[in-house]
Amino acid sequence: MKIAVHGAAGRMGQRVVAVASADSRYQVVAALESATHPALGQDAGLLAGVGNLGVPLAVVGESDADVVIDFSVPDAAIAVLTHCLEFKKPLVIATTGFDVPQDEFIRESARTLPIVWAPSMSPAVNLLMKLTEIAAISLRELPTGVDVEIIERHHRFKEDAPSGTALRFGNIVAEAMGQSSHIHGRHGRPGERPRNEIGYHALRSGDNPGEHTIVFGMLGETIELKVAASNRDCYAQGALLAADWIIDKPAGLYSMNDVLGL
Ligand SMILES: NC(=O)C1=CN([C@@H]2O[C@H](COP(=O)(O)OP(=O)(O)OC[C@H]3O[C@@H](n4cnc5c(N)ncnc54)[C@H](OP(=O)(O)O)[C@@H]3O)[C@@H](O)[C@H]2O)C=CC1
Ligand SMILES: O=C(O)C1=N[C@H](C(=O)O)C[C@H](O)C1
Repeated sequence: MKIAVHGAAGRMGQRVVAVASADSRYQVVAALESATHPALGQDAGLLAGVGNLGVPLAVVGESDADVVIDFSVPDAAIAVLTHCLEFKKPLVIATTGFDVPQDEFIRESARTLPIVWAPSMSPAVNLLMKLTEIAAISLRELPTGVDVEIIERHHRFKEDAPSGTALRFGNIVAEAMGQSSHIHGRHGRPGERPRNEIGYHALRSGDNPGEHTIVFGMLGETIELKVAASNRDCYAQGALLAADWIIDKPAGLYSMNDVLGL
């Protein structure tokens, strides 16, 4: 399968190039970056540390890619989505941090384009999302109440907070428990914690590739569901699975649950 990697010189883009180049099922035929990127023209394989692939870093344009994988920034992801709409290229969107209009544009675009969109491509994270849903449903009627807090830890370079994955975990809990209040951090004297509240806490430290803990706090006991990446390849592998899955699907908005059969 021929893939184009958008954001190819980034932390994730380099891992997608590297992991794909080591798997005979995939061929990186395009490595896409902004027009101002200083490495434009350089070989994507050399940038990713896997040797010359004969694929120069380039701006978004027509290619013979079967599918595009995007790990970039929100504005750029929307730009490449527009390109995919024009050239009818299935798209895997991994970028996070979209605003509401961008979110709506992605959903609208999926009416005419097959899109896999997930804040985490990690199989383990998406399985934990299912386990979190089960826990939330099971605990929602607990008479003494359950306080859900989401703690995420990422590397110092991450630009958005909380993570898209943490927000998705929160939405899963909110929907399962009929809760609607989302609070990001606490300071001052917020007083006693309301029962109908989900808290988010974003740690930024070192080179952590991604860690999420969902805390179910009760009176007398606590459940913590945790998933932690030790490197970025879980996301790259998941994105390639998504690319392989989406290639023959009709227009629509798909998640990693569809890709993984969860
Ligand atoms: N869904 C998932 O499983 C995962 C999602 N992510 C998300 O992926 C995104 C990227 O993460 P990460 O790789 O760490 O970030 P990086 O900043 O390392 O990579 C982003 C890349 O996008 C490039 N870029 C910026 N503007 C444009 C543009 N206009 N056109 C094309 N490329 C552009 C950047 O170039 P430049 O350096 O010049 O700005 C950079 O190379 C983030 O939103 C992150 O949250 C990350 C890991 C897993
Ligand atoms: O920026 C990152 O690194 C990651 N971002 C994604 C998110 O915001 O959920 C996925 C993963 O946690 C790594």
